[in-house]
Amino acid sequence: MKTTRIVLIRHGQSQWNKENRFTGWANVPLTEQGKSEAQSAGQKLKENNFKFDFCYTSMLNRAINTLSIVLEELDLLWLPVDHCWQLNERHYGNLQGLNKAETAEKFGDEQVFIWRRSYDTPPPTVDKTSPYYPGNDPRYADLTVDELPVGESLKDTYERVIPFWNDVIVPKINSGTDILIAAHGNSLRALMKHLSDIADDEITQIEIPTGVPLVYELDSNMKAIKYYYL
Ligand SMILES: O=C(O)[C@H](O)COP(=O)(O)O
Repeated sequence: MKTTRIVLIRHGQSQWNKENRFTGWANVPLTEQGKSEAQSAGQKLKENNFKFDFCYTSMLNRAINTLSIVLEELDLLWLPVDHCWQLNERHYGNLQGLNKAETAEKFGDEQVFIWRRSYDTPPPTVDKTSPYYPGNDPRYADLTVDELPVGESLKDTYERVIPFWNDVIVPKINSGTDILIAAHGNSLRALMKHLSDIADDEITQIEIPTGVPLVYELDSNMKAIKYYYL
């Protein structure tokens, strides 16, 4: 049976990971630690002789910068890269910018766990006057009003990531291209759910570390045979 290998990587530590703030589509930078996580990820890929032809990332600086640091380590900065809003982090609605511990003190641990880890409960939404409404950001000018998120559950995120995977990334893989995807905790959790057929109530337990290459071996139906971290 033909097997395919792809590599996923969550961005390195961001400023708001460090400050324990809900981030979502907020465009925060990597910390120095995040940059060095990305460098080590690139070195590990190099030591293990990984080769890539094409990359996908999100529209958010922390994933774009992580990818570029990894590619620099691999001496592959010249590779083509698609920047796709579908790979963005889950939009955290009106929680964006808030401290996670303070939010738990205010609303209770259980409510915050539901917002963070339930499959289909969305966070409180933003309205069009919010600085976090993506319709106010020129990078999302091509999205329709229906596509612009105002606060997503993991299920909502899944419903934009997986059609993009099936329609764009799978054909690319099937054309014999070795791909690297740099994205986010929840867009990658959605992809893992699909690739490994993880049940709605089990995906709550999957936590993806920042800046560590996640290798997937896929069968000819593009489903996981196995996955492991480098
Ligand atoms: O957007 C965020 O805050 C993080 O990248 C992921 O957050 P979570 O672990 O709360 O889903």
